[in-house]
Amino acid sequence: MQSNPTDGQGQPLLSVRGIQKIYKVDAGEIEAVRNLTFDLRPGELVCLVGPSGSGKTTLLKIIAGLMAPTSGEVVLAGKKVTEPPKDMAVVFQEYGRSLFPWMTVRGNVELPLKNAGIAKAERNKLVEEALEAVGLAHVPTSYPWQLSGGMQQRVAIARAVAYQPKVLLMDEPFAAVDAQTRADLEDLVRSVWEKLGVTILFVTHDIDESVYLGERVVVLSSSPTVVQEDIVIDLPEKRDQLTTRSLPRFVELRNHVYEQIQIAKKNKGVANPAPVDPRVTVPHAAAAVEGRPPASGIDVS
Ligand SMILES: Nc1ncnc2c1ncn2[C@@H]1O[C@H](COP(=O)(O)OP(=O)(O)OP(=O)(O)O)[C@@H](O)[C@H]1O
Repeated sequence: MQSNPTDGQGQPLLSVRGIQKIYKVDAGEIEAVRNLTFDLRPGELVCLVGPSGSGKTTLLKIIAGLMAPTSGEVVLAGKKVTEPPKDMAVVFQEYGRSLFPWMTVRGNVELPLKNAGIAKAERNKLVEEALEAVGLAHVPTSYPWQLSGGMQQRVAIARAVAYQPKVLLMDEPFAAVDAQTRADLEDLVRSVWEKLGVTILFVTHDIDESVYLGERVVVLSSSPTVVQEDIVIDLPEKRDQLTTRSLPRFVELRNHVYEQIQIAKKNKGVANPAPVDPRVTVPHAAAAVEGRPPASGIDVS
């Protein structure tokens, strides 16, 4: 069971502090992200949702050290991020482009470990554990193009976790797979997170997915982006596609996130949206929602 370890001092593992990003374009400047501040404690699984164009990809690139912010900073384990940190791995939406088709499943998962100079025996152990964790221990010699989309995304997840990152960033990783596969992969992320205790920042368009997966959901405003709300997801830790999604509390939280996204869309273009309370707890209102059937995923875009 996930223990949500802390580093003993209650310090965040990942700090996003006052991030602003202004893109310079021919016509002038675009302020994509205005002021983003939030933390991830060690072992947390936090989902990030926001309207289309709210700067989620921009933010992830900055957190991953692939792009510099205009102002503000990202701090990982006490160290300012100025380049892609060794302790971070990213899983992108486009698994097809992130795997090497000429390498076997095992070869793909092993590559970053080889590049990091990890000895062969240790590499073998890490690759086997990662393939086991994602349910692919039976296909190590297959090539990515011989596998379904969902299996390919499992390979990408195995590659990321084999590397044993402190933080795993996931950028809409399941947007390109069918609904059934998506549900399976959501459960896979929860189970890998529980087993390995990795800290995860998961970006998604899907409100239900964010509530199902996260311990917190950070809702972004429209661009120029600020954190609109940082919501504590007080659902039972053991989650299950049928039971959890049928809980009145799940419906309540999902409706709350949905309302926040609607507010974000309405405020589009407002120069200074109202600042947010850190870590909001949504009050229970079970009577109002009891008996409602679970709804299918709502996409915020
Ligand atoms: N390289 C760039 N140059 C100029 N403007 C950019 C650039 N990249 C992004 N933008 C602008 O910054 C804003 C945020 O874009 P970004 O792609 O980060 O948002 P997003 O939330 O990931 O979008 P989506 O949900 O549609 O994937 C948008 O207005 C976009 O047009």
